[in-house]
Amino acid sequence: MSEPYRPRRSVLYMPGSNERALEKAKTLPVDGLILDLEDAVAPDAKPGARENVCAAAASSAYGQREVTIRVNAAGTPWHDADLEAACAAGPDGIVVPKVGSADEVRSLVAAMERHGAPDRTRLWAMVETPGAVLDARAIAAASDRLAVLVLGTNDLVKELRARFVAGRAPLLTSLSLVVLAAREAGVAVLDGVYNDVVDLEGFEAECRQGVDLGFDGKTLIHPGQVEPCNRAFAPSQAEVEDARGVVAAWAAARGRGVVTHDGRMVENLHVEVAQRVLAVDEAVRSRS
Ligand SMILES: CC(C)(COP(=O)(O)OP(=O)(O)OC[C@H]1O[C@@H](n2cnc3c(N)ncnc32)[C@H](O)[C@@H]1OP(=O)(O)O)[C@@H](O)C(=O)NCCC(=O)NCCSC(=O)C[C@H](O)C(=O)O
Ligand SMILES: [Mg+2]
Repeated sequence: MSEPYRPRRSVLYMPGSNERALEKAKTLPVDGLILDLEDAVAPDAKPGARENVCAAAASSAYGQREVTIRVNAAGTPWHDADLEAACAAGPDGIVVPKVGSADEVRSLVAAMERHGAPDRTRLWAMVETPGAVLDARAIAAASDRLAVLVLGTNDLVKELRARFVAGRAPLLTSLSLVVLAAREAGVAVLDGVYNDVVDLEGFEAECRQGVDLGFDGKTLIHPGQVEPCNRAFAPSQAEVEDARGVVAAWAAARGRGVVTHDGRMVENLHVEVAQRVLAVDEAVRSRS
């Protein structure tokens, strides 16, 4: 099911055990937050982190930011309690790591309904294993409650026994398969994180690659990554002006099937692309 567009350029993870980070997030210009109970939280700290993130998600203190809780994966000792508490807190989304199949999506949705999650609480499924990449098409289409696919590129690199290299050649097949699955199902898709929080040049290059591949946005781990990511995943001024030109040229053509703008062929499909650029630009501007 296709949803109205909402900006998800930048979605920041933060450990649920880090109260300072949960507080700081209220001031950051992110589109979304993932309050983490999984990898960023040590086993002993998980019960306390669960209380922190549920209180934060229920607080309405994050304004327009989309607030999600990442629970521990199905089959772990913390999953059931995390899911029940997250459903009661009613965040915008519940992020489930290491989702393995369409059946798992359906059973997660059934559990969310059993735990009384409000309708606004959507499921975000992480794709971070070879099986999930190969089943991404079925996972993406398994439930109307599923709104976002999130790449977990650290786990994926580990599972593939691949290497982190500039340009991500070992991951390109997987990244594109997940984008294809998301687009066919009409759900959003977020790129994985960039682990080096001081290498801004490398980070910006990876954002541009994510845009080129078709991602809606990128998951982040540090506040310093937010602004460059927002810039990369929003249309540039030149793209907005070009889109306005395409729409105007089409309107002036009064029903001709093909025209040119700036020397380039414009058909109806290019007008649809231009209209989407303008809609994204407007949605992004309404955030600032
Ligand atoms: C990576 C970090 C551990 C770095 O922490 P630190 O060295 O403390 O950073 P700074 O000193 O530069 O922090 C400056 C200020 O910013 C705040 N801060 C830092 N990170 C965050 C954050 N993520 N959210 C909000 N605020 C943050 C600090 O508190 C400082 O504030 P102040 O004192 O007021 O100046 C750290 O950034 C971090 O923990 N990042 C998140 C790590 C995480 O969540 N990892 C799990 C998800 S990644 C993943 O596994 C995805 C997937 O599953 C996969 O497989 O790929
Ligand atoms: Mg992971």
